[in-house]
Amino acid sequence: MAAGAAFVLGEPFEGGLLILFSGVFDILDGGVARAKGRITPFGGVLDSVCDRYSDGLMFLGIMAGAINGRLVIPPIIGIDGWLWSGYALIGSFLVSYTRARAESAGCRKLSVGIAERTERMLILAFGALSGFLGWALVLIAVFSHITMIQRVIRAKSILSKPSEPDIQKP
Ligand SMILES: O=P(O)(O)OC[C@H](O)CO
Repeated sequence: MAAGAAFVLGEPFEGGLLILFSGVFDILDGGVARAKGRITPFGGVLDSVCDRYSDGLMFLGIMAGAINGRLVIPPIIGIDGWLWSGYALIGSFLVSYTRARAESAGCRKLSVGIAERTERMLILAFGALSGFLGWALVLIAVFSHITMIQRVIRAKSILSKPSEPDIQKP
């Protein structure tokens, strides 16, 4: 939320630092739960839901900052920065949705693809810190859609195999 607010206020450097800072907590929460023996399936669900809010608020913050004029993102291949942020948001959500949907359909753990959440956050953070936020959004927009396709292909190869009950059907 703080990173999103920094982008709305036109402070990409602070936004980048806050994304990295939040990443530390993202790593620590799982570690603390493991150390205390308090890993639960619900914890995983809550973690994923919070991640989606976090992703949404960051990209929305960039869109709002670009639209209110405080965040300067030059157009790239004729497409405005706020729109790239929208594509990146859609791509990021699709990556996570594909995994959640495939796992609920029977895939064990669909952690595949070139731009999982950690990669996306690192690209966004270092893009913001280095003054290349626009290019970071382009990379996330493109790579996240490639990742979604990679996950769909993996899901197809796993779920297309006949399951045990299907084989036994007359
Ligand atoms: O790589 P993603 O987008 O499936 O994200 C991973 C989840 O946030 C883990 O909770």
